[in-house]
Amino acid sequence: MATPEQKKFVSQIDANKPALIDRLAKAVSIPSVSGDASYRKHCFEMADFLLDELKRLGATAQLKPLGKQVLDGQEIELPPVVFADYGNDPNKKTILVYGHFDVQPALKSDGWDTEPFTLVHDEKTGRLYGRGSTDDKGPVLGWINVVEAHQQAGINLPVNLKFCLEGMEESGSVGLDELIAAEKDAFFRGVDAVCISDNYWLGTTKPCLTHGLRGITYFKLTISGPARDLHSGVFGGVVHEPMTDLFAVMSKLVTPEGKILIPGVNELVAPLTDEEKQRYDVMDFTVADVEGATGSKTTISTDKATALMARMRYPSLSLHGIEGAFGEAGTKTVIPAKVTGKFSLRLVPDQTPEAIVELVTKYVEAEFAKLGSKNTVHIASEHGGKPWLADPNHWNYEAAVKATQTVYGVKPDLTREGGSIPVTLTFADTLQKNVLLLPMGRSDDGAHSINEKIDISNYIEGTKLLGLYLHEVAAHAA
Ligand SMILES: C[C@H](N)C(=O)N[C@@H](Cc1c[nH]cn1)C(=O)O
Ligand SMILES: [Zn+2]
Ligand SMILES: [Zn+2]
Repeated sequence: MATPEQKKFVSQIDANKPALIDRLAKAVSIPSVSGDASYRKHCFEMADFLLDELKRLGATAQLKPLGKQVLDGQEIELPPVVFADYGNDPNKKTILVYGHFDVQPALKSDGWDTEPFTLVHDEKTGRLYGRGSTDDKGPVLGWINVVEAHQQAGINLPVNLKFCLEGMEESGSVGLDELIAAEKDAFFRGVDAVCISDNYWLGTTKPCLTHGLRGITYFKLTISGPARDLHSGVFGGVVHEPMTDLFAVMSKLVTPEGKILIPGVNELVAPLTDEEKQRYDVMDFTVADVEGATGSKTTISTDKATALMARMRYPSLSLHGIEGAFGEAGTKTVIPAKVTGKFSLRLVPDQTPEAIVELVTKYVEAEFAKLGSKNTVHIASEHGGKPWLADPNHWNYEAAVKATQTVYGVKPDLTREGGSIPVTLTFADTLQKNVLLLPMGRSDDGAHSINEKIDISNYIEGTKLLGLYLHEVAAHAA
């Protein structure tokens, strides 16, 4: 049951709808791709945009520099982290909100129907298309929308808020763990609980709260041979080809049914209990949800619990791409001299990035040795993050359950997410506080894919959810 103040806040969000969409359009128009050095200036631009928005609302906001990194062979400045405090009333609870303002790469030529960095409102479907709309600019702006609506409606925010917004989440959160450790007793002092809105509902209709994430290790496997690219008519059959070696090794990593072939990797997975299995059996989810989200009927298992467990509690290995290969249109008859295969593993309890890196490196080197090739192999592990599981029996989750019931009229599902937000575990371990994942978007939003979108209803109702969650946190404390 909403209080008069909560009702005022909700009405204000409804009244603000066009302005909130405009704000998202501005954010999406800044192509803050963290993984490409040539876009780095836009990550800075995006940090400034958020800093200005927060300062305009009266928050004490600052940019925290993170130093430099080497990317694409160049030494470049890391995007700063945006820190902001809104309120410091010792009688209120303090909620730390985290989000990220960087995005995955996107080009129209990848197959987008619209320009990825222009927010396009599809009036027929009520959807907003654009890179970052759901991951994670919509949710980040959701928190700002909440603060603004309280001011406009003349209501006090019932909690103190701390913002930690980073610009490197899609590229390994370089430097963030160190900053959190250094600021533990400074900026992060007084935090009572953490809330992150950066994942998705299990399907398209039912909201959820998330208490687990898979971890990740990302690998680059390089095979080098000839000193330069060669003519396949002249040198085909004469030299060991790097691409042939790469395909041979990469084909030994995972089967088409998703079984990871690297010895020791599956053995590190925590055993499934009957109690846990039952939770998947009763979860509100169908294989049709996966088919809707992927736009295909390519699900490996059509058993609901098996599909859910594949996303939530088992590791997976995905092949992402090959650098240096001939990838353009046409029929160029080249033998590439050096190719780099990219793949990653999603990790689950009790796997750690360190243990996985060791197993993968040993296996890849052994598989390459079996080829008897005179080329050379180099395997490098890029960024990594541990899996995370939180205790959902906490007031932080209870507040989110109540707020969800008010906004959506249903009790949310309790899920684990297949993606990774490595800083989640850092917050839990370093600050020793409960962390809640409170998603705004849906499973079919197309995060990381072409035609990423957020439904206006998710953006608007999701903003209400974030605001009412803060009210429930305060009600719990009273
Ligand atoms: C779940 C979150 N919104 C997300 O997309 N996280 C990324 C993090 C990542 C790691 N390497 C590159 N990006 C993900 O799970 O892929
Ligand atoms: Zn992402
Ligand atoms: Zn994200």
